[in-house]
Amino acid sequence: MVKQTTKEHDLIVDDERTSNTVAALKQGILDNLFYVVGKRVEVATDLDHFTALAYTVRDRILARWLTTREDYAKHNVRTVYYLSAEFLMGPYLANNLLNLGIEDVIRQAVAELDLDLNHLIGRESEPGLGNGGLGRLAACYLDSLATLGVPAMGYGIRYEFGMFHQAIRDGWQVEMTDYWLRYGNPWEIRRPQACVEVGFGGHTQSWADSFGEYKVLWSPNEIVKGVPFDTPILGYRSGVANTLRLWRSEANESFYFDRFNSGDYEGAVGAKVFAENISKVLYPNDEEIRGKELRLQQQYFFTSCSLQDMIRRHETAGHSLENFHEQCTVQLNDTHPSIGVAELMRLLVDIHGFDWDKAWEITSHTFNYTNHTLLPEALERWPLRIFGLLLPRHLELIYEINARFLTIVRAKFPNDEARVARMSIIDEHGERYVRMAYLACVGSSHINGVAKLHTELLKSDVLHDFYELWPEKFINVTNGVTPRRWLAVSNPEQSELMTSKIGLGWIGDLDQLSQLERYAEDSTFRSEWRGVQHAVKVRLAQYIAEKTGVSVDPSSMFDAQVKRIHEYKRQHLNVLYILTQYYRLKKDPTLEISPRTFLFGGKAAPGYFMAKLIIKLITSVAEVVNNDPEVNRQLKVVFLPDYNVTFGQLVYPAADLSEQISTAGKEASGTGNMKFAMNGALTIGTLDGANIEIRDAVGHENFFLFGLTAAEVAARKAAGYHPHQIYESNGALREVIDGIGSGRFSRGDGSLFRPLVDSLLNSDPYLLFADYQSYVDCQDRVCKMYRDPEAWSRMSIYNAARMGQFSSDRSIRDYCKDIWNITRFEIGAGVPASK
Ligand SMILES: [N-]=[N+]=N[C@]1([C@H](N)O)O[C@H](CO)[C@@H](O)[C@H](O)[C@H]1O
Repeated sequence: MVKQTTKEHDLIVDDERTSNTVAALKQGILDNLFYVVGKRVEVATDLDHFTALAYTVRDRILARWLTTREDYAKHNVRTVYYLSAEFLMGPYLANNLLNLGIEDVIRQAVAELDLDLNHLIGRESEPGLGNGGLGRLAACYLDSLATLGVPAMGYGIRYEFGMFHQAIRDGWQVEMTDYWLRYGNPWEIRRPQACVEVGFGGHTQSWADSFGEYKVLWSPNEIVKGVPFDTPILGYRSGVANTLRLWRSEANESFYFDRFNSGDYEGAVGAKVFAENISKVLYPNDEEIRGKELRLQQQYFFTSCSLQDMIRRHETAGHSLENFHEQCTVQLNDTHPSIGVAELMRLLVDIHGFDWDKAWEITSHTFNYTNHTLLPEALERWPLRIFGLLLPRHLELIYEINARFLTIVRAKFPNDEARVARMSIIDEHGERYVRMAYLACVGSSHINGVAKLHTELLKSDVLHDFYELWPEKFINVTNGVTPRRWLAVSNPEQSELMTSKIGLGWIGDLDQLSQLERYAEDSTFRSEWRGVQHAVKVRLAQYIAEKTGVSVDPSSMFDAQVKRIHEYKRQHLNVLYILTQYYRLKKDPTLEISPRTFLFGGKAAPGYFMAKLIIKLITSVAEVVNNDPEVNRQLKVVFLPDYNVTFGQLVYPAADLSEQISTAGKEASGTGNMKFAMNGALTIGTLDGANIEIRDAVGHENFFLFGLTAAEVAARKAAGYHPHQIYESNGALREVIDGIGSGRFSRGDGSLFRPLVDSLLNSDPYLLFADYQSYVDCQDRVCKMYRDPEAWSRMSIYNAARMGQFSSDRSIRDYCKDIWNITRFEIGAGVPASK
C-alpha cells in the first residue's frame, strides 16, 4: 500500500488510547488480545492476533464514526439511504488501514510483535453478502459516499451464510456453505435497542371511521424481530465514517413464548424457525429469479426494517413526517427492495394516518430506482398467489397505486388499452403477477441505468412505455469502482510507481491519473511499468500454484475472464478461441504463438445447468491442453476456484488482457472491465455496457474491439439467425465444435457436452457463432501486439491514465447532482462542502 501521512482534513484527534504511534498501536493490540479476545500472547493463534489487530483498528474508527453521526444530527443533514439486498464488502482490514492512513505504523507495530501484517490481513474471512457486480457496486458506492463526505447509510441483510464457496471436483463446480461468521466479526456492533418488528401473512379488515375515513387494519399471523448490526464505513482520509446497517431476523420473544406457554410447541418452534430462516442465507442467483417465497420474505423484511428505522430516526430528530422526502432520499438497488414503495405507503397511511395523496407525494419523492439488467428472466415478478398470502395489505395498496397510475396512463394515451395492459403493475397473463420493476418505476422520481448503452436500451426497449410517459425520470449514471480497494490496496506496486511520478492525489481524485499520460512515451517508465506488472504476475502465479497445483509462466500473457458464469457473458466463446489455437498448434507445432495463460474464475448459480456445464468444459479443455506437450508451452488454461473479492484483488492487477466479450446489448455495464483497465490491462471486448465508454476514454487505438453491435445483434435475430450455416461455412469453427462434440475433451464421452453443442448449433441465443471469426481475428491482433512489449506497455499506461471517470467517486457525484440533490459534508467544518 502506498506511503502516506495524515492529511490536514482528517480533523479527528486520536486520544492516548487511539493515537497512532507504534507504541500505542502495539499496546492496543496486546490490550485487545487480552481484554477482548481473552488470550495471552504465548497461546494466541494467528486468528487471535488478527482479531486483536482488527479491534485495534476499529478503536481508531469509532471516534470518527460517533463524531460523524453527531455532526449529521447537529446539522440536520439530508441523507441518502442505499437499500440493497446485497453488499459484497470484501475483507475490511487492509482497506481501513489505507483510509485511516496508518498502514506503515501498523506494519511496524505488528512486526515488533513478531507478526507479519500481510499474513494477518490474509486471515480475515470476507463477508460474501452478494453475488457479483450489483453487490460489489453497493460496496464501492459506500466507500465513495464516505470519502466524499455524503451523509449516507447502507441498509441490507446480515445473511448468516453468504455466497457459497466453490470447489472444483472432477472438473465440476461443488457448492459449500459459507460460514463467514464462524469466528465472529470484529467490525460490527449489534444494536438490540434499535430492533423493529415486521409482520407476515394474516389478513386485513377495513371500515369507515367516524369521519367516514376509510381505515384498514392488517393482522399479520407471523411477527418477526429485525435486529440491526452496524458496521462503520470509513472514507479515505475524509474523517467521515458512515454506517452500514444489516438486519438479522430473530424470533419475537413474546410471540414465541405466547405459543410456547399455550402448549403450542410446534407453533412456537415453527415461529422461531420461520423468523430465523429469513436472514439465514443469500440466494446465490445472479441475473435470474427463483420465485421462492423466502426470497420475497427477505426482501420485505429488510425493506420494512429499514423504512421503519428511517421514520424513527426522522421523528427522533424532531422532524415531521410531512417533510420526510426532503430529509431522506432512498436508492433502490434494483427491484429487490422495491416492495418499499408499498411499505412506505402502508406506514404513512395505515400507521401514521396520512391521506393517500399526501402519502403518495412523500413516497414518490423519496424513492429512486436503479435497473441493473435487461435480461427478461431477471426482471422480478411475483405470482399474486404468493404475494397476496404473504403481504395481503401490500397487495391491496398496490392495486390502489396501480389503479391511480393507469388513470394517468389513460389520460395521456387515451383509447390505448393495449398500452394500459402492457404498463399495468399487475400482469394479467397466466397466474397473474406483480411486476416489481413497474412498481419501482411508478413509485420513484428517478430511474437510471448503469451505463450509457444500457440506459438507452431501457428507454428504447425494456421500459420504453415508461419512458414515453415520464421521459424526465430517466437518467444515466455509469457505474464506477473505488480506486482505494481496486488499486491502492490491491496493486501497491503500480500505486507506488504512479505515486512516485504524480503524487498521492489520485487515490482521492482519480482524474489525476491523466498526469501519467506523458510517461507513456517515456521508455524508462515503460520498462519500470513492465517490471511492476511482472512482479504482480509472479504473485498471482504463486497463488495459482498453491490453489490449483498448475504452474503458469509469469512471462506469458495473462488473459483473464473472471465474472459470474453466464451464457451471455460467453465464457464458452473464449474456449472456442483456445481450441482454435489448440488445433492450429496441433497442425503446426512450430507456429509462432506468444505463450498465453488463460485464467478463468467465476461461480455458476447452483440451479443453472448450462453455466455448470461451461465450467466443466473449461476444466476439461484445461486437462487436455495443459497435459499436451505439443501445445502446453504456448497454451495454459486455469480455472481458479472460489472467485470472490479477495481473489479479485489478486487477479485484476496481474492481468495483461481483460476479456469483456458479452453479446452486445446484454451486459448492463460490467465493473470488472473497469478494475482491469485501471490496473493497466488491455481489453478485448464488444461494444456492450461500459466497454463502449472505456474504449472512448482510453482511445480506440488502445482497445481490442470485435463483434456485432447491439443493433446488429437485434437485426441479426430479427432477420432470422441460423448458427448452423456459420458452422458449415467456417472450417475452423466446425473443427472446434466437432472436437467438443466428439468427446475429445471429455475423456471420450461424446455425450457430455452434447447439450452445449446442440444449443449452439440449433439456436446459439447469444450469437457466439456470429462473433466467432471477428473474435479470433481480434485475438490474433492481440497476439501480434503482445510481441511488441514497448507498444503493449504504452497502451497499458494510456489505459490506466485515462480511467479517471470510472472511479465510483464520479458515479456518486453524478447521483448527488442528478438524482439525490444532496451536498457533501465537511466533518468538523459544520458546513456543507461545495457541490
Ligand atoms: N444483477 N445485476 N446486474 C449486474 C451484475 N450481474 O450484478 O449489475 C452490475 C452492477 O450494475 C452490472 O455491472 C452488470 O452488468 C449487471 O449484470
